[in-house]
Amino acid sequence: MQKTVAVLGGGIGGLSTCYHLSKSIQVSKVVLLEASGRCGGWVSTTRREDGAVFEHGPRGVRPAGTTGKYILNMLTELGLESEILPVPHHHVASKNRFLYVKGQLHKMPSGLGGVVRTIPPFSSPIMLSVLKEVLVSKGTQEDESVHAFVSRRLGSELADIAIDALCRGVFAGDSRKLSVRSCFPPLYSAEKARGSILLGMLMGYGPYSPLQRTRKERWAQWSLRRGMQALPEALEETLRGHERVEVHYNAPVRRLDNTAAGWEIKLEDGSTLKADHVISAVPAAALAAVLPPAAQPLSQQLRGIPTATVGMVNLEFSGSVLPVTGFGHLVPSSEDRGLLGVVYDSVPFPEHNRAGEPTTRLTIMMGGSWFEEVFGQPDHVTEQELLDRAAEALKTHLGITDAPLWSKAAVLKNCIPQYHLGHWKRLETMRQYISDASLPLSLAGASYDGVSISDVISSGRQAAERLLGKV
Ligand SMILES: Cc1cc2nc3c(=O)[nH]c(=O)nc-3n(C[C@H](O)[C@H](O)[C@H](O)COP(=O)(O)OP(=O)(O)OC[C@H]3O[C@@H](n4cnc5c(N)ncnc54)[C@H](O)[C@@H]3O)c2cc1C
Ligand SMILES: C=Cc1c2[nH]c(c1C)Cc1[nH]c(c(CCC(=O)O)c1C)Cc1[nH]c(c(C)c1CCC(=O)O)Cc1[nH]c(c(C)c1C=C)C2
Repeated sequence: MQKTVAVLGGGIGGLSTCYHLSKSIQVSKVVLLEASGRCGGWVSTTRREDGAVFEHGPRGVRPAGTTGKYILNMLTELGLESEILPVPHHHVASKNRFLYVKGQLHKMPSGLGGVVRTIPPFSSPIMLSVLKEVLVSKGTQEDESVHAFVSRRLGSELADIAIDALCRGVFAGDSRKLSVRSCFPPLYSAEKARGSILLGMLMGYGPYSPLQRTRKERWAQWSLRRGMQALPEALEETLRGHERVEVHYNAPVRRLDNTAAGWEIKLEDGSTLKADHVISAVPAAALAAVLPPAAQPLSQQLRGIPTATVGMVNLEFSGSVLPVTGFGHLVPSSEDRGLLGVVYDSVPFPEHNRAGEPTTRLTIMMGGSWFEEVFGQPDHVTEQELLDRAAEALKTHLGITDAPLWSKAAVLKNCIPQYHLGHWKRLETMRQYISDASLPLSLAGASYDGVSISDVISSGRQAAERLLGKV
């Protein structure tokens, strides 16, 4: 039986879902519906005429595991192979990451030397905490906050500084609210399988072990010569050339109705489309807003997935202005609640600097879970406020007082979903509801099973594969 599948949302999740579906002759038509006038969602790049490239969303992808390999193959199929900018593990941007603690930058401990010695801001060697971790008895809870989990297993200092900062540097979130089970599944699974993170990592804890994975991987991350936006653009171009795929921009979905003959999808312009199956790759709250009243239990669960807002400032300076070199630095919430971290973009990707005179590109990220507390309502925050806050941070953290050559500031409202405690249970409840109600609906995108580009692409691929298995 052939089917029409509607994919909601033209972010990287929706585009990769369509790409996967388009390869199957089992699907007669794929219709992508995107609310805005462009593809890519939070993947957004400024390309200046002088060759400079600035990322306003993701800036690097980790090529880890099977998904990493799938994505690299996809890049080849899309003709992007020659554009890949790899950052190897031995690169200074992979080895040097900093924490800004008590008014000073500290290199995060890495390698054997970094973990066997006492390195500030920590008061004892990390190895000691790791070895003691083996003796800590196994937790019994079904879920726990990332902070509570790490405090219990590795001690409060690592939780307060390193893990607090890590959660800000990946989720723009609060480690005291984020769920270890949903945000860091390998840590949770290692404890469940082996009673210890260390033993789990060494002996394996599930279908694949991170140790086996990392041995094969030489790249820490990659970007693209024309910036990350080249990926959604290439996906879109390929989809447009496909006879069974329709791509609609400026097509916000306003209402989904589940009829005996499948879905009726109402768009803002009043038109209606029909589809046998819907794969939603819009944020959870956006899906909740368009589901029919009969699906209220599902909408309620979807609305319960919070998001964080990030204030982002991209700056370009003349010459080399950084006092240190590396990927960037993170700021724990105890140091400054509003300032999440600074990425030293020109270090991992000097190819994105403008041609000719040497420059330094930096990105300052602010707010996250603390956005409203520090800046107030996102709609009322001005670009100047963000620029001033960024300038103050660069002065105090890095001693940079030069005026930038170029700047861009923006509030990215509700840009990162937050997997709070019990997120796993919420996912189970939602999927059970969809199955019990026989709704021809699949969930993909960053709201559910991982926020990274790799996770999101994988979610689209899995949604497509499950559907194809059923067709
Ligand atoms: C600041 C920032 C930095 C990041 N850094 C990294 C990084 O370095 N590495 C990494 O791997 N990941 C990173 N991420 C995460 C990653 O970029 C995102 O999780 C991912 O891009 C989300 O993709 P998505 O398709 O799920 O959602 P989105 O990008 O949100 O796309 C959803 C799309 O749905 C559309 N839409 C919404 N409502 C409707 C509607 N009613 N009808 C039709 N369309 C609708 C929207 O317009 C949007 O285009 C970062 C994210 C942010 C915000
Ligand atoms: C300061 C805020 C943020 C910075 N990046 C992000 C935020 C919110 C978003 C982000 N960064 C990464 C991912 C993908 C995660 C993945 O699983 O691949 C997302 C959504 C990558 C990343 N960045 C840092 C770490 C430790 C990771 C995880 C993967 C890896 O180890 O490479 C650290 C980090 N992020 C930021 C800075 C300034 C920084 C550290 C110095 C910015």
